[in-house]
Amino acid sequence: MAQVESEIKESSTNESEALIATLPTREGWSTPLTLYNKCWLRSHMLRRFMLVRDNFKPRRDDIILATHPKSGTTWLKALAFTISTRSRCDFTDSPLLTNNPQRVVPFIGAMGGDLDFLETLPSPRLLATHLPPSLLPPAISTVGCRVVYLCREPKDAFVSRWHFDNKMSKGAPITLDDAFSMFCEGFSPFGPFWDHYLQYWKESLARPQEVMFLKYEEIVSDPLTVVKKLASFLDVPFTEEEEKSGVVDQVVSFCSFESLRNLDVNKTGGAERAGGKIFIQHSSLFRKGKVGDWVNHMSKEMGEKMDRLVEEKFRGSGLEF
Ligand SMILES: Nc1ncnc2c1ncn2[C@@H]1O[C@H](COP(=O)(O)OS(=O)(=O)O)[C@@H](OP(=O)(O)O)[C@H]1O
Repeated sequence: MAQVESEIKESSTNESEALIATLPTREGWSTPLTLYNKCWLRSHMLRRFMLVRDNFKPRRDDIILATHPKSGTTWLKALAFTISTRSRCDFTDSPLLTNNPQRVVPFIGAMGGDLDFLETLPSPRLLATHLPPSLLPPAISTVGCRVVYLCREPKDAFVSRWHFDNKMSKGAPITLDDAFSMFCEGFSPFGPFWDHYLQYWKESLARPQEVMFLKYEEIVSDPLTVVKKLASFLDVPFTEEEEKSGVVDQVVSFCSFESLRNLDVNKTGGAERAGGKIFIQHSSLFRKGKVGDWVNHMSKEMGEKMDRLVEEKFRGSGLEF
């Protein structure tokens, strides 16, 4: 890992190094965050993200799964991968049976998705990112890549974030109150969350053929409809024959929380750094998978405060939760 970091540093320009030195950095979550272009990013990932913006070469037929963290990235990766590879791999020999979805669909520039590696992948590539449009290369929209964006009701996304960061934290536990203040202030990984949601929302209104906007809750409430819409958007619509023979239902059940969580790879495996040390347990990506779990952690007052904030930030945009 140290070697990778030093290579990244070497390829980063003096100009970006000088800029990084001036950026505000703040502690509070499991790792420090740095404010870059109005977005709080994990400080140790910043150089990678700058390299993505400057060096990632999108291809016209790339499909990019963009998510606000803790909104169901793992789920969307599993669904999009299963839908788009169904003509060549069966449910019984799917790579998802032995790999976590996060590994099967690489993040652009992070966690196994180094830019050189992405160049070697055949088209059409299925890629992922947590970055907002403002931090992605503008070529993604000018060449016309399709983007599927997934976000989640903010109170549930917050509770999921708090649990995850507490698991990752090597220091003292992060209290719910502290995490709540930071999240509502806009200080959270890839936050402020409202800017992230709104940037993709506006893109989806401006370019609906290229940007599909989804909410976690709509997949939970009507997975069959969303999976069919997603397949059409990915240009691999289900045939009538497939629909009649229950393939859509099979995709939904294969990618469900229970089915993925119960696979050995997701019960015991983890994302490894060079040297084999696990830094994210796959099981931590499958906590509860419920809509409305916030009530089990946040007070009524906290819920009302977050709702007012969301109402205020999204007012007039047409986006609602
Ligand atoms: N298959 C499936 N179906 C439904 N829900 C699922 C699924 N897989 C993961 N999850 C839930 O998604 C939450 C994790 O979000 P992400 O995958 O976006 O995490 S990450 O940001 O990429 O680390 C996390 O939510 P919480 O349980 O509320 O914490 C996971 O449980």
